Amino acid sequence: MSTGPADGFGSEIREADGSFEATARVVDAGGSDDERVVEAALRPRRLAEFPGQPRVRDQLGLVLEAARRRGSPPDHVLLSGPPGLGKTTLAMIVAAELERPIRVTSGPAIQHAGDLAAVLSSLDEGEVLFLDEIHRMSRAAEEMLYLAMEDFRVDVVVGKGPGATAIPLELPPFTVVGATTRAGLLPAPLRDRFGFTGHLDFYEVGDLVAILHRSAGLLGVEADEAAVREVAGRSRGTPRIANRLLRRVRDWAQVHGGGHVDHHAAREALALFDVDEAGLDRLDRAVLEALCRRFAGGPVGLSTLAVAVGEESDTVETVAEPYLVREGFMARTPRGRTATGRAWAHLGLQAPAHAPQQSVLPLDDDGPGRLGG
Ligand SMILES: Nc1ncnc2c1ncn2[C@@H]1O[C@H](COP(=O)(O)OP(=O)(O)OP(=O)(O)O)[C@@H](O)[C@H]1O
Repeated sequence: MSTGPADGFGSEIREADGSFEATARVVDAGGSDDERVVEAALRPRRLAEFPGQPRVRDQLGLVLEAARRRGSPPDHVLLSGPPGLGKTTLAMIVAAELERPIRVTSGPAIQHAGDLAAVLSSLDEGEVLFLDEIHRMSRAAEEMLYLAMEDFRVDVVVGKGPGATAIPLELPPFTVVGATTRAGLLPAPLRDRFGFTGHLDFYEVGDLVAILHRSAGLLGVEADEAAVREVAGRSRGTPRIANRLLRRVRDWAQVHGGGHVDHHAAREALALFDVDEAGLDRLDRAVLEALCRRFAGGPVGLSTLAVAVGEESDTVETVAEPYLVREGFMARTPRGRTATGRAWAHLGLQAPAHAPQQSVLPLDDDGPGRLGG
C-alpha cells in the first residue's frame, strides 16, 4: 500500500520494492475514496451547471424533460467513458432533475443475485438506482437485472435443491443509471436494456477553464484567468485531474503567495508536482526519454522499454502509454513502440527522418489505462 497522502498529493510515490504507485500520481484520472469526499463538494448539481459534453448533456436533457412531462420514469441510462469525466456527477444530476432519490451501489458490491434482489426490492417508485462499474457485476446478478429493467420484476428463489421455487416479486418502476469505463465488456443483452447511452469524451480546454473557475469559487480561492488556463492545459482533458491540480496550486499560493492563485503560482506548483506543459509527469517523460535517447526512437518491445525505465511492463502499458498514445507522443506498431515527431519535439531533440508524425495504433478510450486515455 501507499504510504503517501490519500488525496492524490504526490506526483510519484514509490513502494518499498521501488515500484511506482500509480494511484498516487497527481495526474491519475482515477479517484481514491478520500478524494471522492473532497470531490463531492465540487460536483455540479444540475444539468444547466454542467460544463462540457454538449451532446450528452443535450440528449440527456431531452430524455429527462420528456419523462418529467409524461410523469413517468425515463428509460434506463448508460454512461460510458474514461475515469474522472463526470459519470457519477451526471448520475446524481439525473436524480436531481427528476427530483427523485438516488440509491448508489457498484458492480463489485453486487456479487450475488441476492445482493441485487435486496437493493431492487427496497426501491421506491421512480427512484434512481446508480450502478457504478456495472461491467463488474456477477453474471447471476446481471441476469436478474435484465428482468428487473425490462419487466420491473425479480424472481426470488425460496428454498434449495429440487424443492426450490421462484416467487415473482413485482417492483415499482425505477430508473437504472449504469456507469462503465469499459462499455465493450457489457454483454449485449444488458446493453440493450438501456434506452439511452451517453459516451463521455475528454474535455476541451475551454470547458476545463469553466469548471476550474467554478471550483475555485466553491473552494473560496481567487484565481486569475491565466492561472486557470495554465492548469486546464495540463489536466489531460479530465475534470478530476483539473480540480486536483487546482487544489495543489491553491496550496502553493497559500504557502508562498498570499493565497492568490496567479500564473506564477500555477507554474511553480505544477513544476513542483512535476506536471509539464503537456500534462506529462515523470513516468511519462521517463518513457519518452528512454524511447528517444536509448532506443533512437524505437521500435522497441514493451518489456525492454519497461526495464529501461525501471518499471513493470504492466505499469508502462496501463499507466503511461494510454495518454502518450492518445496524445500522439508514441506509436504502437507490430514491431514495438516508437516515438513520434511530437515526442522528439517535446524533449527538445531533433527527430530522425523515420519518426512517424503520430500514433498508428491508437488505444481505445475505454482501454485499460488509468489515465483516462
Ligand atoms: N462537467 C463537469 N463539470 C464540473 N465538474 C466535473 C465535471 N465532470 C466531472 N467533474 C468533477 O470531476 C470529479 C470526478 O467526476 P466523477 O466522479 O463524476 O467522474 P466519473 O466519470 O464518475 O469517474 P470514475 O469513473 O472514476 O467513477 C468530480 O469532482 C466532479 O465534480
